[in-house]
Amino acid sequence: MEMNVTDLAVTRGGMRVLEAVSFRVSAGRAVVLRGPNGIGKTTLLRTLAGLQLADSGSVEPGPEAMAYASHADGIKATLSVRENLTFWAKLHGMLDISNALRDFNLETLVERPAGSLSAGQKRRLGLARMAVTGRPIWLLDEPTVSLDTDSVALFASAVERHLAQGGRAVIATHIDLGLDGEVLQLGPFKAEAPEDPHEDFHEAFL
Ligand SMILES: Nc1ncnc2c1ncn2[C@@H]1O[C@H](COP(=O)(O)OP(=O)(O)OP(=O)(O)O)[C@@H](O)[C@H]1O
Repeated sequence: MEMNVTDLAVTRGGMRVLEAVSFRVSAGRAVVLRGPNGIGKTTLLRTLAGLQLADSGSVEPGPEAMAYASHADGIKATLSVRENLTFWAKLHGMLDISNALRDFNLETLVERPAGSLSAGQKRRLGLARMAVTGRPIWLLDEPTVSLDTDSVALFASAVERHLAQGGRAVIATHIDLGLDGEVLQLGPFKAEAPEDPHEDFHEAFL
């Protein structure tokens, strides 16, 4: 199943933020969203996740295929790391959280209340939460914020594994994670392909 975004137009606060955005994500590939603050990266991710209505255009597959990790980590402070992940996994019909605990280096923190974690540890839990959904398309908004160098590497490896299993990812990040994929440069009124676009890259116009 391809991920196809076609002719997307989105308005926020009465202003057109995205217009005629089209791109495709093949199995095992990532698309990295770039562009200055306020250009529409979060808006695009929220629209792909089904949290923001589009004025027109289409996103295939629908939100049920997407796991979205936003700026807000979305974790319950009073629940332990294990309880947070178990809750989220069950909600998505999944049972096993052990891979996510290992992949995001949370094994020594499993019984800690999430509210007592450091910012970087919380961010790792927020990302692990996305991984336990079992969903094929990861949508990540600035996932490396608060992460130290080792945790960034850990995160990049987790995404690589997800891609190697045929998953896909759309990631707003300023960091080069060294992933297989394309860059989608969002700019005012126009999003341009890089000078040497990969064959999978599709133009997007803003
Ligand atoms: N809740 C909102 N109501 C109205 N306008 C909004 C809202 N959220 C964002 N916007 C506007 O939509 C535009 C796109 O914002 P968005 O958050 O998608 O940008 P971004 O590229 O993700 O920015 P950043 O790099 O700062 O995270 C901006 O002009 C912003 O002011």
